[in-house]
Amino acid sequence: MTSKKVVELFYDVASPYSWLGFEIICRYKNVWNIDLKFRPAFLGGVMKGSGNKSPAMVQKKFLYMGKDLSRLTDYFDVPLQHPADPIGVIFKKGSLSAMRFLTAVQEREGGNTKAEQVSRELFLRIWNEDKDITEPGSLSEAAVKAGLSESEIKELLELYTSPKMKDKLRSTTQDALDYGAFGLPLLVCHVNSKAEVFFGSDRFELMAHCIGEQTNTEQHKQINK
Ligand SMILES: N[C@@H](CCC(=O)N[C@@H](CS)C(=O)NCC(=O)O)C(=O)O
Repeated sequence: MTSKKVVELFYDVASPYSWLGFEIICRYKNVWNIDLKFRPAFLGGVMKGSGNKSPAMVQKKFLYMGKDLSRLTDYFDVPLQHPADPIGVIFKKGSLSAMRFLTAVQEREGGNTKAEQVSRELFLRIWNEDKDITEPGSLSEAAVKAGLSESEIKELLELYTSPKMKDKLRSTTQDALDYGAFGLPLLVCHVNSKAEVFFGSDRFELMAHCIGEQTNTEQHKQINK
């Protein structure tokens, strides 16, 4: 049996393309021979550290993104809807607390299952329900929906603002930057001791080719249903 190839997904719930990348790789993880590692990172830190700026700050890109995302939503069957005030949601409210919370979920669990569920609930809140993801009450609601117990949530609410979680998120974001990130999502495939880095949710064909797998969007989009 061939050993599983490690694939890291760096993502931030404030990034709609991260949601697409997240859902697509979650579908493929069920059919590809990969060991998927979630790496919750902070997009603001990636932008700052790489000297880039969000495409939402360039008017033409922002307009194009709106159309592009609507088409992708339909194609990939991910229920993305634009919040009423995207700029306020992305830049004013931001995702720092949510990403620290996810860091804590992953740290506490030492695995992926709960991180996947809580990430999905946070993506849904921001990109489908137009709900807050900054307040402790909002994080707690997402965790309840993800199936976490009352005692787990209580522990997480104590943990996520700790210096340890702040440092962990900072170091994950630095890992993304060290791989050359200038935006998210970032997928890193480890093949023959080499890291192959892909930016965006639109590089799955190339990624599959690189790790010796195949893509089939129509078939695989049914997998998580
Ligand atoms: N073409 C990529 C675009 C991804 C993208 O625009 N991501 C945003 C965050 S939502 C970003 O970090 N952009 C940086 C840049 O475009 O320079 C895709 O389809 O996923």
